[in-house]
Amino acid sequence: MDKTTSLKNENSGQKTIFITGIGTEVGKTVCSAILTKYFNAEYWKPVQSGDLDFSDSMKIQSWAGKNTVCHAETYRLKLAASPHHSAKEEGITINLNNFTLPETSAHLIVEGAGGLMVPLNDEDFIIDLIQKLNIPAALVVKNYLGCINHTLLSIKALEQRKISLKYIILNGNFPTDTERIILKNIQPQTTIVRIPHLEKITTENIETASKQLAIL
Ligand SMILES: Nc1ncnc2c1ncn2[C@@H]1O[C@H](COP(=O)(O)OP(=O)(O)OP(=O)(O)O)[C@@H](O)[C@H]1O
Ligand SMILES: C[C@H](N)[C@H](N)CCCCCC(=O)O
Ligand SMILES: [Mg+2]
Repeated sequence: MDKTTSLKNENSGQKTIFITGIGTEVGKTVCSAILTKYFNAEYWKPVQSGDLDFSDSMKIQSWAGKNTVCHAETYRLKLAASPHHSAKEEGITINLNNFTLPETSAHLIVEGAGGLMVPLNDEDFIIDLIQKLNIPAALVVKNYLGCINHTLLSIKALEQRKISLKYIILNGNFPTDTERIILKNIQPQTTIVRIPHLEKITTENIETASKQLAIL
């Protein structure tokens, strides 16, 4: 049986989900926009490194709707690089204790930077931030040669930390055998979410994709 299920069939309580990925540029922001729209959620990017004039929060407001509540980033760093490096360039050290989940009764989509082992400083990684926030994760996977290895390592890392993998998000199209081997390695409680490749990232296409999620 296809393990894909409608997200709305899940419990209807408040959801807070950390969107991570198997690396940088895999579509975390595109998928976050679709999920933000789908859940009518608020959005938070704890660390923005680079692109401050078109940040991920700004993309979410442009794609999911300008009324989408985006909570202020804890760190806004100029250099488009790994956060530990971007912070060092500005003479600061990212401190895990400075991150607190925004208070809200709405659903909340939290987007990381890059993948799980992206360093925030010399000791802490994105995976430590997820553990500190104590929220379930969604893993965005994009197809490229090497994605199987990156995906299975990410799943193992989450399992090792006992972080719940709530969603595996297959972003775009996958060869059958790539998809099969990835899905063979997830736990039954992980819901599969398929996001189509969009011709163009526009508000309309994001909205259409969010509507299609309900009929998965
Ligand atoms: N489903 C999709 N359809 C079409 N283009 C996509 C899709 N997902 C991602 N892209 C494109 O891939 C690129 C990277 O996407 P995105 O910015 O969402 O990645 P990211 O994982 O959030 O990156 P970062 O680590 O910088 O936050 C963008 O140019 C985006 O438009
Ligand atoms: C700058 C970029 N867009 C991301 N926000 C940060 C990606 C860090 C990747 C670090 C790494 O895995 O080597
Ligand atoms: Mg992003």
